[in-house]
Amino acid sequence: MEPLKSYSPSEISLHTTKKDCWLSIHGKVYDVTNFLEDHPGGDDVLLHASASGDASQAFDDVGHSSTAMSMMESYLIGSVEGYASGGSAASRPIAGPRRLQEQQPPSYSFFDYFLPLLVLGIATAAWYYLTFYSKAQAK
Ligand code: HEM
Repeated sequence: MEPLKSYSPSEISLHTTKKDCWLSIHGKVYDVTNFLEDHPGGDDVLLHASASGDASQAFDDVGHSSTAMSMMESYLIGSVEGYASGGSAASRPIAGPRRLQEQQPPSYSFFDYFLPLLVLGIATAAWYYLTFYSKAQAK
């Protein structure tokens, strides 16, 4: 069997119209242009999934039948360039920025702790003054 042609995500993103619609699902590229009209879920969902980049999540969320899975084979035209199979992270294009955020844990400064304690202290002092001290003065 011939190895699958590999397409870059930017190349795939050029095919998102009714006349030319590609889907990227779990590292594989499908040309569903001729299937748009026949898709039981409608053509709009396919066009939307195509425009949103990776359609893996949308495809899985529907819980497609095994019939649907075997139908996919006939629309297969290639694979996504740089897709690392086996890892779900590869199907998430936003993994990069998210990882970056995780590398920088929030750092708490002295004032993050001190300020709430200060406010609590002032509130307690005010309560004490109003409850006991001012009453004692009134006598
Ligand atoms: C090559 C890709 C696809 C094929 C061959 C395919 C095929 C099918 C088939 C055969 C059905 C009928 C139900 C079933 O047998 O599971 C179906 C339903 C459906 N599909 Fe797809 N589909 C594809 C991609 C997608 C994608 C990317 C979405 C994303 C939104 C989607 C959304 C739906 C929805 C919403 C239904 C209707 C489910 C229902 O009414 O219960 N499909 N699809």
